[in-house]
Formats: sequence, structure tokens, C-alpha cells
Amino acid sequence: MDIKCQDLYFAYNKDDVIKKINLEIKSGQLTSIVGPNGIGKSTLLKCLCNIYKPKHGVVYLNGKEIVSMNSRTLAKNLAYVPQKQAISFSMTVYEMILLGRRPYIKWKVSANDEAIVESILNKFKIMHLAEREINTLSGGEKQKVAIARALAQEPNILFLDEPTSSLDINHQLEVISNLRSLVYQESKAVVVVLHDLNLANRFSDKVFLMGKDGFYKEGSPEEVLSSENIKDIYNLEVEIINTSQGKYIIPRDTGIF
Ligand SMILES: Nc1ncnc2c1ncn2[C@@H]1O[C@H](COP(=O)(O)OP(=O)(O)OP(=O)(O)O)[C@@H](O)[C@H]1O
Repeated sequence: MDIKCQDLYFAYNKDDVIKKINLEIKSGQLTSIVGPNGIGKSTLLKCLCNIYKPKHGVVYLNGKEIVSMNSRTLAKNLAYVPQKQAISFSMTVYEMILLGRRPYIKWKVSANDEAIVESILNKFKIMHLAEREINTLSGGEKQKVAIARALAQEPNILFLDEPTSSLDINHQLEVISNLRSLVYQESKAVVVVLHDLNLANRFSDKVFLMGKDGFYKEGSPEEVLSSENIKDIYNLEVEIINTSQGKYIIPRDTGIF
């Protein structure tokens, strides 16, 4: 399963936010999209999963133009977890995760749908929250439930926009470890927008670093997250040090601290 985009352009108004992007996402890989605030990371993610239609260019899912596919087929293949989800109605955690099964449910929820929701509640260690109203959860709990809902969809490609932004260090590792098992045990593709360059460096197979005016670098974390590239894109001096857990990127103190 793969997603490819060719010469992708997208604009909200007159200026292009996404310019001439070519990108390939493959199963069995965790791809991180990184770059400064406002550079277009979330917009690119939304173009790749057909939420936004590009101004120019094409997105292909397994060689087929994504715009020509029906929503049920797309939902069985792609799931998207936004940065923040506002829920204005009352719903329990269980019901929310069950919503992920919607593309598979014909006229009634099956025992298999229920078993999948239960296994995901266990996997994410949120069984104790099953009957809680979503709107009573903490930011981190909501974030885990949103990811759990997307997994219930059993997508081949999972897109997540800053999935660890509200999570403490333990829950960050737990979510990343669940995403890694999707990639390496189930051969799915995972695409995450991340701000934490160290998380991207440590856990990605491929990094897509976005800069201004359609400029980007892509490749292995080692190739892309070099001090030169970080200086070019973020205008920030960093030091990259070796630790027992791999490389670590630290901004240099240039007087702004
Ligand atoms: N709905 C919208 N209407 C108009 N402009 C928008 C809209 N959404 C985003 N933008 C603008 O498009 C640009 C890219 O936004 P986007 O959210 O894709 O950036 P990002 O790299 O994900 O940012 P961040 O890291 O801050 O989340 C920004 O300048 C933003 O202000």
C-alpha cells in the first residue's frame, strides 16, 4: 500500500501554502513531517488524505487517483487524527472508538466490531475510561482516545497531526510504541506531523523536513536532521550529541535563553 503525490500545490487564498511537493509514503515505514510553525505540515497531511483537494497535482493511493475513490473505500484505507477535535455532543469513550468501525458496519454492530474496540481499549490501557463522557477527559486522555478511534478503523495508512503534543513522557512512548508495532508487525504506513525533532530523529524511518516556498528535504533521520539543515530551515544553531539512546539535538544558547 502506498500514497504518492506529484507536483502538489494547495492555497487557502491567493498564496500557495503547498508548492510543488512530491512525496511517497510506503507501508512498513514511519514517516515524520517536521518544519517550523505555519509552514504547511497540517495542510499537506490534509491534502494527502483527501480532506483538501489540491489546486494542482495529484495524490495516488496504490496508483489510483484518490479523488476518484468513494468515501467508504477511503475510510477503510486511510485514517486521520487531527491536532485537536472539538466534540459538541455527548458521547462515551466506547461509543467514540466504535465510530471508527463505521466504514465496516452495515446495519448493525457485529461481535467482531465489539471485539476490536475492546482489544484497542486494552492496547491503549484506557478500559477504565470506556464509559466516561469524552468531554470530561483530560487533554492527554482525549488524544489517546482519538488515536484509538483511528486504529479501530483498521486503516492501511494512518495520518496523525502532532499525536503526542498533550502526552506526558510515558504516554508519548506508549503511543509511539503502538504506532511502531502497526508499522513493523502489521506492515502499515504511519505518517506523523511532529514538532519534537528528537522524537522524529529517534523513531522515524523517513523524515520530510518542510521549509519556505516549497523547499523540502527528505530521507533518513540521519541525513535530514543535520545541524546544517536545521540551521537552514529553522534559523537555529543546534548541537547534535551522541547518547546511549542515540543522537540528541539540542539548541545552542545564543543569548535568547
Ligand atoms: N483554513 C485556513 N484558512 C486560511 N489560511 C489557513 C487555514 N489553515 C491554515 N492556514 C494558513 O496556512 C499556513 C499553513 O498552515 P498549517 O496549519 O498547514 O501549518 P503547520 O506547519 O501545520 O503549522 P503549525 O506547526 O503551527 O501547526 C499558515 O500560514 C496558516 O495560517
